[in-house]
Amino acid sequence: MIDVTRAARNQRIRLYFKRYALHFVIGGIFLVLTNYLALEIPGRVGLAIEGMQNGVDLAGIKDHAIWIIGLAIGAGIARILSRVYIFNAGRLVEYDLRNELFEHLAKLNLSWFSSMSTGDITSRVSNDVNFVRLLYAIAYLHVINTVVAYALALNKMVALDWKLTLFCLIPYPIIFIGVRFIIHKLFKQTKIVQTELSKISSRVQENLTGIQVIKTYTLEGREISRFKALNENFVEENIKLVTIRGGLQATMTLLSGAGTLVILLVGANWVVAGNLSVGQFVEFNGYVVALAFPTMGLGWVLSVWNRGIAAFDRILEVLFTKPTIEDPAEPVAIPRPAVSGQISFEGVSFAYDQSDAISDFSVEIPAGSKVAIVGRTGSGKSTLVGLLARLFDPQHGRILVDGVDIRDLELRRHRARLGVVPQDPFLFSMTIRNNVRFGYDAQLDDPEFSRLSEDSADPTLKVLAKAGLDQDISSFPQGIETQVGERGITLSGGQKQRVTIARALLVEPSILILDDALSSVDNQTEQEILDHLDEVMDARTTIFITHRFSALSRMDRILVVDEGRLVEQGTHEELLAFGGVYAELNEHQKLKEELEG
Ligand SMILES: Nc1ncnc2c1ncn2[C@@H]1O[C@H](COP(=O)(O)OP(=O)(O)OP(=O)(O)O)[C@@H](O)[C@H]1O
Repeated sequence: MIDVTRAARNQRIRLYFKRYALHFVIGGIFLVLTNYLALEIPGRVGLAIEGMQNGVDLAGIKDHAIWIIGLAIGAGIARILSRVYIFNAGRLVEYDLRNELFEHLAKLNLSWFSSMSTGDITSRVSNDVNFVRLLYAIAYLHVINTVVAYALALNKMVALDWKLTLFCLIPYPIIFIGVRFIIHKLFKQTKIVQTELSKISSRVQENLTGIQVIKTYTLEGREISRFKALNENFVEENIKLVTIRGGLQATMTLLSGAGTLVILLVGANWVVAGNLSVGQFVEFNGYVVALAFPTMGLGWVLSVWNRGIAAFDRILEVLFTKPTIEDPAEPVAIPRPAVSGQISFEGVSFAYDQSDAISDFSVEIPAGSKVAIVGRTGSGKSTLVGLLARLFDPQHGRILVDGVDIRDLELRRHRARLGVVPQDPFLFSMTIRNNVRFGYDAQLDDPEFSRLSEDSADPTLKVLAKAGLDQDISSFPQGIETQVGERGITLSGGQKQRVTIARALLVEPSILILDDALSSVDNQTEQEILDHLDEVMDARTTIFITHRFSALSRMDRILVVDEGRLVEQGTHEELLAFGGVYAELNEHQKLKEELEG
């Protein structure tokens, strides 16, 4: 994970303050006005008391009372407006930050997602962005409020009696040393709590996704205990945080109480000695009381600030991670009509981490040919697909489509001409129609993809028929408009696979890649679907990855991959005759089928 420096973080914090400067400045002006008006009140109270002492002047007292009410109303209105502007700014920062984060996540390399848990990422997008909002709204508001309140009140206190003001300030330096110490601990503990919260989100997310496995292995009890342990840890860390925060708040309350104590001890003596009038004493006390709330609130605000900073760091860790799979500076134009679909792997090697998943892989796949890739599990077949789709870039060698290195092509244009049906089909919580049209609609809306044109007849049903799902769909409650996923029906593995095949066919790809895409249908259904797909495959380059050998006689060529290397290639008959890895895999497959009956 990227280390976020203090300078980089502060620069980012300033960026959002600058972006919504008008909101923050207007809010700040209303805060000044709030304090200015509120701090006029003690002076009026003092004058009213002086008036009483010099013989009761009811008309004068009424005047002061009307002033005090007017000032209180004015301060109240200014307070509301200050909050409207500053809280709105906080919401706008939250909106921007969440959008930026989501946009950046969409661009990050696939490998980054493998290194992070989904729960942790979700926690950053939801909880952490919210904590940053509070930093901009609550923390800014109270810090400015405290500074303004102190500046205005101290000014008035000094004007009234500078010696008494100095007495009031005596406890401050000592208490502030303690506060610095507490804040350091608070920051560390806040980060720990946020990490624990992420762990909880991750565990919930993982358990919900894997609920079927948990139930199958009757692991509910174990998972509940594990979750409890995680939750207990979270509570323990939170209790530590609350203790530190409590210490901070107590210190700030002590600070505000100290002022009142000084006033009572010193001020009262001076009143008795005749050095301070009762009116001045009350006025002075009014300022100290007015400062009590901002001082006490400062403890809480500092913890909101710290939590916001810790959350900002977690967000910036994501935002500062650079995607390496990006568009080239000057992409090579893809000719129209799209491509013929000739593929070359030239000495390609790729490692996810330490050891090579693909080693020195070279092959030529002619345009319009049907090529199968077979090999033992974990031999690197899906990795080859990932490399072709530029989900990762090879460390050595290059991949060319129609003679152009795919790293020199605009990503979306390159990917738009691939129709990839992944090993694990994924359907969104939407209707079957929208699931099938997922990539197609986006390309249709893009004027640059003129190769697709909407026929008057909906092509969705046509591709669903090609994928062999039309019969199943007619039995669904709302046919093609049936919702799937969280809000709808659950499709079988084979049905899901066929929806994703239809999704890939609809974009009319130049290169169709079926990565074990028929593993969940039976042999006969597979043959039927392949019969439907024959016409589709004839019109484009097809890469067909499979563990079943029944379909391989349809292929022009079969590539045999072992431990990331291309070890054999030829037709089904040639490879059987060769008697190598392919023949061995074929034997295994036969044996397995016999055993399964
Ligand atoms: N995201 C990843 N991070 C690290 N290693 C990975 C990752 N994905 C795959 N691998 C490793 O790379 C190797 C090749 O995996 P790949 O999925 O390409 O094999 P495969 O031939 O498609 O397997 P299968 O037939 O089981 O689908 C395996 O050793 C696998 O453990």
